[in-house]
Amino acid sequence: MGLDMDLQSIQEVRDLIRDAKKAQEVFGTFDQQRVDQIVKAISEACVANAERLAKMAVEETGFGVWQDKVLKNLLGSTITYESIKDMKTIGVIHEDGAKGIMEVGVPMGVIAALIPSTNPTSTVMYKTLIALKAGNAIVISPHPGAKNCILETVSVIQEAARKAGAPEGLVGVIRLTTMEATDALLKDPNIGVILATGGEAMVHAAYSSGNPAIGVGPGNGPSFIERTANIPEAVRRIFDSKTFDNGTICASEQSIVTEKCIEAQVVEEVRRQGGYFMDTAQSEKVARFILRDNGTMNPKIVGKSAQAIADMAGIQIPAGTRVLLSRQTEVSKKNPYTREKLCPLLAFFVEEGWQEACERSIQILQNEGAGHTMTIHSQDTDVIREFALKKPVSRLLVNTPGALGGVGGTTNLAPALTLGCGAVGGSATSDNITPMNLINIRRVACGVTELSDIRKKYNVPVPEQTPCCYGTESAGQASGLTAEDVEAITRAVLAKLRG
Ligand SMILES: CC(=O)SCCNC(=O)CCNC(=O)[C@H](O)C(C)(C)COP(=O)(O)OP(=O)(O)OC[C@H]1O[C@@H](n2cnc3c(N)ncnc32)[C@H](O)[C@@H]1OP(=O)(O)O
Repeated sequence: MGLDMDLQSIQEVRDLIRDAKKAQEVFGTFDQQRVDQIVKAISEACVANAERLAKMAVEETGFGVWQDKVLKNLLGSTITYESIKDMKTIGVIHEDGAKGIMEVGVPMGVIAALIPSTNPTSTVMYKTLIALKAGNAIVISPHPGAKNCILETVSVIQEAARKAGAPEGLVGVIRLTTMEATDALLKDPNIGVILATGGEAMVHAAYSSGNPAIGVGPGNGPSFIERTANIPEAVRRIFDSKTFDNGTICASEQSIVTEKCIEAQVVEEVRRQGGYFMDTAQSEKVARFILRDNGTMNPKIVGKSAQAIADMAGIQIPAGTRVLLSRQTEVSKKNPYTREKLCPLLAFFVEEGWQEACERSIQILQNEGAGHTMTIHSQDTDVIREFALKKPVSRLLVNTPGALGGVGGTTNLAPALTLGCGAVGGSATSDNITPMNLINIRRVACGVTELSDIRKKYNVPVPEQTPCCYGTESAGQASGLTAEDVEAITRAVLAKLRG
């Protein structure tokens, strides 16, 4: 039975990829306007279903808060759409006559998209919009724990795409979710690129598949409250972030790091805004629920409220507690408080000054989450600059909530639910992923100088007896073309190529 199911699911994946490839070949002939109409129609359908799908996601996964998932769905649909709608992605996307360069957008083909259980519906919307905007087809692999809400989101998208004139098969989804099916998807030679968001093992599998992959590693961003910070605002933003969808966004803060000279004010403000400092015994009880035996994050705490986590661990906390905090002094893989915790749970570190806080932040990021995101609350531009120069992160967010800042909600970063972690985080890019990461660019480059000119410019001697069909090396120089002539010819060639 198991074997049958595996074989069936592998066959399903092969069929999906075959259909997606065929559909993409047709879609690849559409011009920018037709592609944009389809992308717009999908975004509108997602907006119309944002609340229903948000509720489905919470009900199925048990992660997060439906109202916040509505906002996430809007981020994955209309907010993403607004930021990509004017991008040129199809055909000639850029030309510079003076330099003799023209750029043509080339779709990558079929995108394989792994969807996490933490942001399931919103990530499907976002990945489909950016894949199609770049002229690609997409085949989606749902996390098994969020399969139904993902399938429902895909059917909303497929219906809108079909009505807007997209070829059948352009958006596919695996219905028989097995590891074998996902493995077959990742390794299929017809896949252009993999967009992997999810658990570490899945992202690792994507990178090991032999296909190009853009993956997101774990977050573990500290938040530094520096002595010049507006402390009430800093705490409010950290709590807004950590309680948003109960902390399921990987750019959310995982520790507070502050300075000794403002410790008392920070502690008072944390308490005033609904933070609860657990004592050592309570911290130990909660710690048992943070990681599983295999050392990875325990899904039982993911997206749960502070009260639910306290109940699970059997500790008493004041009514109305929003965030649980645990004072820590050591960073290590074995200390669960210094790892990623996708729930309203924070480690709390106090350091002598900003230099020590800087070192502590680096240590936390090297423990887990290198290349991802961290936040700083400060008015001191020198300290902010110093942090920007030294931290192993792809996003340093200033005076803003980490979760919403990282995904481009409260900052001007590109709206995205896949956040590149750079080389240090094992990612192919440090970008917030947009359609521009999902096209190749064919560069048409016209000759604007000659070998003889380059030799002359850099004073390189001409080898003896250089073979040249025009007789001598200097023939090119003797052509008598001015820079203006070269530009005019280049423009004419580019115009002809564009048709
Ligand atoms: C911008 C952003 O915020 S992106 C956020 C993305 N980050 C994350 O998702 C955080 C990382 N995720 C995790 O650590 C985990 O997924 C958790 C803790 C959230 C949930 O844990 P779990 O529900 O146990 O899911 P986990 O990812 O470990 O996978 C469970 C099983 O499903 C399998 N699975 C996961 N994805 C797929 C898939 N696409 N296809 C088939 N199987 C899959 C896993 O291999 C695993 O199998 P196993 O039990 O045989 O080992």
